Amino acid sequence: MTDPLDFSFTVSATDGQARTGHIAMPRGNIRTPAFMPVGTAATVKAMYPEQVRDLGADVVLGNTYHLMLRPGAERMARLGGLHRFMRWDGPILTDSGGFQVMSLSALRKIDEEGVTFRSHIDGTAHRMSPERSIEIQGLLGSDIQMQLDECVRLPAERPEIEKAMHLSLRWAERCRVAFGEQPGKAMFGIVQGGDVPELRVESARALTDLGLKGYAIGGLAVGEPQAVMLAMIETVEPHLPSTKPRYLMGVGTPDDLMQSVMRGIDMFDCVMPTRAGRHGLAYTRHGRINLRNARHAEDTRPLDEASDCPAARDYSRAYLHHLVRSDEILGMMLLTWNNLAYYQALMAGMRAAIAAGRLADFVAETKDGWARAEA
Ligand SMILES: CNc1nc2c(CCNC[C@]34C[C@H]5C[C@H](C[C@H](C5)C3)C4)c3nc(N)[nH]c(=O)c3cc2[nH]1
Repeated sequence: MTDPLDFSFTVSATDGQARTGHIAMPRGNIRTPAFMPVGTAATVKAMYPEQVRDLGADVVLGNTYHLMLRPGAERMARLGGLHRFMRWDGPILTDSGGFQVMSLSALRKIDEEGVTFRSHIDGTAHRMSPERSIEIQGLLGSDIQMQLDECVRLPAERPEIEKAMHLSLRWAERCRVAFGEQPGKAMFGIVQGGDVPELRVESARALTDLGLKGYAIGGLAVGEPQAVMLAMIETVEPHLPSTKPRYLMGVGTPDDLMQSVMRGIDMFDCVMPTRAGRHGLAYTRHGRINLRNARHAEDTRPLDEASDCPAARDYSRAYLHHLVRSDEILGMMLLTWNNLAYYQALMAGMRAAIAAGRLADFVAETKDGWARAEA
């Protein structure tokens, strides 16, 4: 029997490389494969936390970079932590902030010590070391914390990829020491190495030697073709412990999710379903539908009459088209709700398919549903 106060990962069935199971944590279980909705500034944009829970999400992402700048990590701790702040009582996973520093802030510098950057909000200078990143994630109350790492955008030259991968390994060790022993919580390492197989293997093996509770695959979904992303997953997978969760960062489209689950990934996060919803795009079992398109103006059908999500079942495409064209807030709300419900239904479908040993059929049926709509 696993200690209810600790973090444990159980695989209940496999189908090829794919696994289904759950992570047990004090704040609740995470059914895997899992899609983690993104809560950028302590909110899953346009959603009430109860809705996020009801559509099947077990865990959400918090955002270290934004929250350390506003309202501030120490202030969040004084307010009782991110769970109480945003009224989410399930597990929260936080990224380390490094990825965003690289993509959001100006005037940033990386050295052995950490990253130095200026806030994109008020221009103040900030310094984030591996130790400070873990401290911030702890102050937020994060249940699954990510090491500070350096993510290189692709395409990149091998020396740059190798340098960033080795730096990330040294930072992983520093994060492991800073995190210490926190029963019921976890710190995941992040495999780097760009699109260079031998660097990917070196990174995965070195992180495995640290004996961490989970392993993320980073440095992907940064501009490379899907084929390269999938090849890197296949390269890394054999060198990660099968008894620990694998988290593919920043991924992805419904097809990315299915292809990656088939290759042994357990956890995902992506802004796609929420951001697309705010831009009038609906993910459905009939494929992706752009509600801005005039062809929906008099279409009285809902997005998916078979869905159990009211946003997909009860509103006409004509109405959604009108809301999107009118830039109405309800349009963003309904499409975000629909998209997250679709993503969670896809994950639940994969979990059941793996348990029944029919994941390949499920993938084929899902893609067939998208293709039929296109025709
Ligand atoms: C899209 N492709 C991609 N993403 C990636 C991320 C961020 C994951 N999402 C967390 C995040 C990032 C932003 C947007 C939301 C909320 C919050 C700020 C945390 C998700 C990554 N994060 C880290 N630490 N390292 C990576 O290599 C990496 C690679 C990625 N490749």
